[in-house]
Amino acid sequence: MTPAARTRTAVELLDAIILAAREGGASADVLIARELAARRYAGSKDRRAIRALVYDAIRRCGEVPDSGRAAMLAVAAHDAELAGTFDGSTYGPSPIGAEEPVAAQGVAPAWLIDALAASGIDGDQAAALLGRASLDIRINPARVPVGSVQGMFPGAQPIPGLPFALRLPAETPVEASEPYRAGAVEVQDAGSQAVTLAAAAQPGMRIVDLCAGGGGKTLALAAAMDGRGTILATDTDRARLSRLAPRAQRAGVSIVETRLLNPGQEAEALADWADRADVVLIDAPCSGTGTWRRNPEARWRLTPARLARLVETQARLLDVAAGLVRPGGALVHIVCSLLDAEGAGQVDAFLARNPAFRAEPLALPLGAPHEAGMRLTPLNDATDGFFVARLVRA
Ligand SMILES: C[S@@+](CC[C@H](N)C(=O)[O-])C[C@H]1O[C@@H](n2cnc3c(N)ncnc32)[C@H](O)[C@@H]1O
Repeated sequence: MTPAARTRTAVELLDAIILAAREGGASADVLIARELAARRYAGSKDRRAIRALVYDAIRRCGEVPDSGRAAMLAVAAHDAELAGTFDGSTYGPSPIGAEEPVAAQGVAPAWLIDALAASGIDGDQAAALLGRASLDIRINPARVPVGSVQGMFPGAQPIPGLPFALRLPAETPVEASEPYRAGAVEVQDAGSQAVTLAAAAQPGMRIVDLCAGGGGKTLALAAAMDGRGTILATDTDRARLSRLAPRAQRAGVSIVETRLLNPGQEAEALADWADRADVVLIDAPCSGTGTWRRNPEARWRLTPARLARLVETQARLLDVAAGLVRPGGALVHIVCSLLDAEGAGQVDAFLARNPAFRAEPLALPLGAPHEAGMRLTPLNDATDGFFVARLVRA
């Protein structure tokens, strides 16, 4: 494809992504993969270049742009070579008009900038939310001697404080590697690994992973439990939860039981675990403001109403979880968001409703104290953004 044809394809993809963001359609990743698969004339170099153009444009525009072309023009405004591809050639975009609208640049929609600033995330901290994410893996000590893995991935670097984590060069094909197939490694952000340590999982414990999804944190808990104890992994999403069993099998984990929940009926479905868990981990559904490095278009999808619904669900899940924790046990609240409404504020409200719980100070290898818990940010920790708190029942 010519550079001009790549630009035009990127503009078309952006139109589809903008529409999906407005109407709650598929994610940018899914749309890009689907569209490029349909364009058989696009080779692997073309695909990489188009993908990079699309993500550059998404990152650059804080508010939802009016059109894919306006978004791409925002990139072209700083890139003469790209501007030159608007050349009116057969497969290229038409030339840039003198009065053409160009999408405004920014970190996020104005209401979200305000909400982040009110949570102490502004300036460089806010800009870093749109940086490049790293590729991290977690080593599974049940499958491989920990020290042997670094040599299996060229360029792998240890991450201080996280003995099971390695940071790999971007584009390392982890999922095609032999250690991955053998269950010796999982792809998992170092921040995600660090916040899971707040559970302080130990062999023999009984743990509920209430929002287990595909089991990223479940498997990290299981590794810390060294194959002894029980983890009940629950979720309301059948497709996500169904990915857990094969992953657990690959990792050689046999202490995990899964249970599909109905939204709104979680407490009833978990009545047999009332007052019995040593730890309940809530990796809550959230706005994902800490993961914009990976899903920058997520900030175009979030609305105040959707955020309010998420905050409501998180509060309900915290109350459900409280009923499962044994006296002396702990509840761990995690969100991959930097908005206090979902993190520190959510925990404060829970503690006010549940005087039997108190926040326990955390000392994690990454992050800094924030209100009743700790916070990790892309700028300070080079990880996704997280808030985590550990709440202990009297
Ligand atoms: C942040 S993701 C979990 C990621 C997962 N723990 C991991 O480490 O890979 C949040 C999960 O909460 C689930 N969820 C949403 N509402 C829920 C509910 N009412 N009860 C339990 N899980 C819920 C979602 O389906 C999603 O899988």
